[in-house]
Amino acid sequence: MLLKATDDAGNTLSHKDIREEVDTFMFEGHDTTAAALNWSLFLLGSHPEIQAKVHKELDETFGGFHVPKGVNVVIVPFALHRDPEYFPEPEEFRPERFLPENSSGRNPYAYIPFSAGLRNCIGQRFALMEEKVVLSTILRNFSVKASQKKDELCLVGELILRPQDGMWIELEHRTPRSATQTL
Ligand code: HEM
Repeated sequence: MLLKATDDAGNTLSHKDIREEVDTFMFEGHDTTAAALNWSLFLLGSHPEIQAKVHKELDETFGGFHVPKGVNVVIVPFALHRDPEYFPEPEEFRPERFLPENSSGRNPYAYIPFSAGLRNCIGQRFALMEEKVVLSTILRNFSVKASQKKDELCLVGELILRPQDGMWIELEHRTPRSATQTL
């Protein structure tokens, strides 16, 4: 990357420039993290009560499950997302659960519609943006009414979760109000 980098005038980096960049990565990258680790251990070693909290959190995070080598692990988001410990009365439609003030402090792995970790969804941001644009356009112009009850949908768990025979939504036209009208 450094060998191909150019400035606006097309000048490449000299060997000296490249050596300086490598020095920066090597030394700034090494000393900073090494010092931060040292200081962390020193501070935890000086404050056993805080160290005890760290031990507890680590034991909760890593303890409990021993996964033997070679075992296949299946994560079932359908069940995970209905865990009442994190989502009380999980079957109730309460979008407010996801407001920042209601989700701060929640275990980041409690809700993983796009998976998590190195192989999570690369389309997440695009998908959320697309859904916001489509939903806001529909809902500005229509009121929607579901024609079926949830129990009537007969969910089918394929690669994604689908209703067996489609979903029927009634649309009723509405005229978007301008911001001044709503004041
Ligand atoms: C609501 C919409 C979406 C949901 C819920 C979703 C969910 C997911 C999940 C759970 C995974 C991980 C699958 C696994 O662990 O095997 C994944 C991976 C992936 N998704 Fe999405 N996705 C969505 C939209 C999109 C879009 C719009 C794109 C592309 C524009 C996309 C591209 C990908 C790709 C390429 C991977 C594989 C990433 C990898 O293996 O490194 N997804 N998605």
